[in-house]
Amino acid sequence: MFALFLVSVVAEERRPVRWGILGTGSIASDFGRVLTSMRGDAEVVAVGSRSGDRAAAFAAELGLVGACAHGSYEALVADPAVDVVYVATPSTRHVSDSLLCLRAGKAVLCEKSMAPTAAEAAEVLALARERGLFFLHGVWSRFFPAMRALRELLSSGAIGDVTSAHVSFCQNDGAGSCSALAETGVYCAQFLSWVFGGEEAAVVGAVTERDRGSGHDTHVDATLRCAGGGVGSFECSLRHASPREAIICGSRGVVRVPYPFWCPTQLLVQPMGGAASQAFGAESETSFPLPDGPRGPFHFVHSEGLAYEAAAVHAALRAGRLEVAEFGSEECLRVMKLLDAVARFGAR
Ligand SMILES: NC(=O)C1=CN([C@@H]2O[C@H](COP(=O)(O)OP(=O)(O)OC[C@H]3O[C@@H](n4cnc5c(N)ncnc54)[C@H](OP(=O)(O)O)[C@@H]3O)[C@@H](O)[C@H]2O)C=CC1
Ligand SMILES: O=C1OC[C@@H](O)[C@H](O)[C@H]1O
Repeated sequence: MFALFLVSVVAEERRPVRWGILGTGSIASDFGRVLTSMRGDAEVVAVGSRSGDRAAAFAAELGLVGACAHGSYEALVADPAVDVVYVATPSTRHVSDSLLCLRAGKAVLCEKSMAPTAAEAAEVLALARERGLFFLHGVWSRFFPAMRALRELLSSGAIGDVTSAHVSFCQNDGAGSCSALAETGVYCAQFLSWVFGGEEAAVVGAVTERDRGSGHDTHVDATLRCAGGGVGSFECSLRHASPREAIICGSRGVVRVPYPFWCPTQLLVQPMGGAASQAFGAESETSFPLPDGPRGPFHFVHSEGLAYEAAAVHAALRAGRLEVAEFGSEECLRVMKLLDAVARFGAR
């Protein structure tokens, strides 16, 4: 019902989509700066913080003229001017904050990871569907032109049959919660899902290290059996650093997605002779520049690319769609279930 109303006002009036930002931390600032660069398409009309002063300071810092600064999340979601809420709190709060928005009738873009378990993710997705509201788990990787080009490259057979893919994302920048799977593992799992066509994968091996006090996973290595018999593997860690790149092997070539693979601007393709050959061709590079509108300072690498995700949300809202093709709710749930399965396997 609300979705239909929203599509009529956003599409028919051809007005900017009106955003509310919930939480005033680092990624909220990056996303807010990106939205302010999308004049005509987006407007940040409200900010919600647990403190009125912080909401006001955030709005001032980003130059959000006329935006309403709310001193509670409840007040933000009750603001009738807001079409869609960007949930930018720590991951441990995403379920309750998303439910708060949806119960108030707001469309939601929720930062990753949307939930600690697949069951909780399913609860959020079910409420969105029941209320006819747009919901997107903010896996922004999916909207980068390099990711689309990667899909096309793999389906064109340019590297032959895809046989394996490996992704590594070990870092600890203090963002979010204290689970490696939730913070960076989710990027690895969604990447492998993208490479292998969004199909279900099975966990065939996983090693998990946990923090003795909290019990949170701090390092995970996982091996997956993916669609078509392909092997996917990933490591994610809050304990050490890794090159944070991805490599995809086919029967006739290799694609490397260098750092930062989760928001990529580069694909490197190298032909190779196959398992029985030591012949390698020259590596070719294709670059995909970031959008040049958004201006920092940004806290995170390639945050300019959040504009791709925002544009996808705008397009969906204008068309009255409740989800996006790039990361629909079914695949989102498959990825969340895979992370659960990795956690279970690692606990054996
Ligand atoms: N897509 C991407 O590129 C990135 C995504 N992320 C994700 O975004 C989310 C937020 O990360 P980040 O911006 O780095 O986090 P920050 O700690 O910088 O900000 C989180 C904000 O949430 C609010 N908040 C509510 N409850 C708490 C609490 N108990 N402790 C701390 N803050 C709280 C605060 O706003 P207030 O006080 O105003 O209520 C705070 O400023 C995480 O889930 C993370 O995984 C992070 C970085 C990059
Ligand atoms: O969640 C994240 O996504 C983007 C990264 O740059 C950032 O370090 C990480 O916390």
